[in-house]
Amino acid sequence: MRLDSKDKRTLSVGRLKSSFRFAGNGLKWACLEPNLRIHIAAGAFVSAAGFIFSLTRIEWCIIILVMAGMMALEIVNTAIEKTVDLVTEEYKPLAGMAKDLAAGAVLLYACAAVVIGLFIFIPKL
Ligand SMILES: Nc1ncnc2c1ncn2[C@@H]1O[C@H](COP(=O)(O)OP(=O)(O)OP(=O)(O)O)[C@@H](O)[C@H]1O
Repeated sequence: MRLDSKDKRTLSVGRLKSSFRFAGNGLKWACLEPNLRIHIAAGAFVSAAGFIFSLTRIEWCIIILVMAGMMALEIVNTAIEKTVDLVTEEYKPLAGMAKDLAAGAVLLYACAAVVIGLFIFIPKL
């Protein structure tokens, strides 16, 4: 269901419910993406390690923020890839740059996530 322009101007419970449903659909689409499945598997592994090493409350907060941020960024990367593919299937330098920039953002965050993970887990070994 698409929201018409009148719906978009009014704040209603129905509109809020639709927004949540659309976002839920987005998460379902995301779960079909192989790259996101890798992040989910990594998140499950880190969570298991978190229980084994009895992380503190603040450490859990950091780990959850980092994992959720990583997955959210991967979803945005996928959305950018889909949008670029929708706009053009031809080889265009700008299309390639847009995808590479999005992938670069994921790589940057992933490196930071690994460093944060090491800072939290290495002292517990
Ligand atoms: N239309 C295009 N024009 C120019 N270069 C492109 C185009 N589409 C893709 N590329 C180049 O190929 C790379 C891979 O693009 P592709 O769409 O295959 O992403 P992907 O490998 O599926 O990414 P991911 O593994 O994150 O899902 C891009 O990062 C970009 O450098």
